Formats: sequence, structure tokens, C-alpha cells
Amino acid sequence: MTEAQAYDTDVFVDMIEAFRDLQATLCLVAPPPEATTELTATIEDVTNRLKEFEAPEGDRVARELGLRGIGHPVLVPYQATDMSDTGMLGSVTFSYAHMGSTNTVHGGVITMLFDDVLGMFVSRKGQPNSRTAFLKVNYRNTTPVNRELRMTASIDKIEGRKTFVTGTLSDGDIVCAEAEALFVQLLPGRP
Ligand SMILES: CCCCCCCCCCCC(=O)SCCNC(=O)CCNC(=O)[C@H](O)C(C)(C)COP(=O)(O)OP(=O)(O)OC[C@H]1O[C@@H](n2cnc3c(N)ncnc32)[C@H](O)[C@@H]1OP(=O)(O)O
Repeated sequence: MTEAQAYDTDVFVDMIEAFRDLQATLCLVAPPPEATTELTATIEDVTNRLKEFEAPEGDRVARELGLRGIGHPVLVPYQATDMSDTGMLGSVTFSYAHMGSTNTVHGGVITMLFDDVLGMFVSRKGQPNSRTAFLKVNYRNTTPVNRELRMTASIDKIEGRKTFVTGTLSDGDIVCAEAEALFVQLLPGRP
């Protein structure tokens, strides 16, 4: 993105934050039918207004790679707080939008987070243009929503086009989930 577009990116992230708040709030309410119908129309109005700004692949802000997890409406926003060539530390706070059973995070969302975080780390410190070949997640304990959790990622081995990585998600001293994954760098010319 150009410098002029960087400001617009910040404004876009504000909109995504507002959308995330909507998603989390939707998981907490029980509106009566009349209010639901009225709110549905309001959401449809917003969607139709946004459609006026549809853009070609490459110009879409949510797909801006540097913003992954933060500028994307579905991915989980996380912060990478420290990154070396072989390891990464980060933090993440899940919201009510990510809830499976009461106040705990849906397992599929945790797997999505690992795919995104480990994929980002492989792109930056392993081999760019890699895709997930496998991703195994062990759920060790339930994962709470609305609590800052710690993430780690590390590159264990690189063999040819293959980067083997592991990751953890912890609540203080409690390991919530662990992941191991293989990312394979695409052959030249592969879309
Ligand atoms: C800065 C901002 C960043 C931004 C960063 C953005 C981060 C985003 C992260 C999201 C990442 C995704 O979700 S990606 C989307 C989900 N994943 C996919 O859709 C991938 C679908 N699968 C594929 O496209 C393909 O199977 C590939 C690319 C994974 C591999 O195909 P290929 O290139 O033809 O390679 P292939 O010859 O089959 O395999 C190469 C080597 O890997 C091994 N291998 C391949 N698959 C496996 C497997 N499942 N389990 C074990 N080993 C495997 C082979 O045995 C071989 O080993 P050897 O004989 O060489 O020893």
C-alpha cells in the first residue's frame, strides 16, 4: 500500500473493530421479533452501502497481508509482541463472538488462529508463499473468552520446501492448546 493509503487502512480497521463488536453483541442478545426485523433491515442497508466500494483482488483492504488478523472481519486479531528468526511471542483476546460453550472458545476458532499465526510466522521467518499441508491441534484445557492469552510459535525444522512449526496458546501457566504444522512452499508459478 502507498503512504496515502496507510491512513485509509487505519480508518478501515476502525470499521472492522465496529463490526467485531456487532458480532460479539449478536451472541449476547435476545431481541423481540419486531426489533430483529428492524435491525436486519439496518444491517442490509450497511451491506448495500459497502457494495458500492467493491474492489478488485489486490486492492481489498481486508486482504492486505500486513493487516492479517486485524483488518479481516473473520480472522482473530492478535499481536506479535516479539519475533526472532526461530521464535515468536504474541497475545490474543477472544471475544463472545468466538464462544463455543459458555465463556469458552470454539475449538475451530483456535485452529483458525493457529493457521493464521503459524502461517504468518512461516511467511516472515521461514519460507514465503507457503501453504498449510497439515495442522494438528491438541486441546489441553478450555480456552476462556475476554482474557488476554499468550501465544508462542517456533520453527522446529526446515527441509527443502517444508517448514515444520509448533505453537502454544496459554492462559498464565495453563496451556490451553498446542499445535504442530507443516507448511510447504509453493513451486514457482503455482497460484
Ligand atoms: C508478511 C505477511 C504474511 C501473511 C501470512 C499469511 C498467513 C496465512 C496462513 C494461512 C495458510 C493457509 O490457510 S493455506 C490454505 C490451506 N491449505 C491448502 O489449501 C493447501 C492445499 N494443498 C496444497 O496446495 C498442496 O498439497 C501443497 C502446496 C501443501 C503441497 O503440494 P506440492 O507443492 O505439490 O508439494 P508435494 O510435492 O505434494 O509435497 C512436497 C513435500 O511436502 C510433503 N507433504 C505435502 N503434504 C503433506 C502432508 N499433508 N503431510 C506430510 N507431508 C506432506 C511431501 O511428502 C513432500 O515431501 P518430500 O518428498 O519433499 O520430503
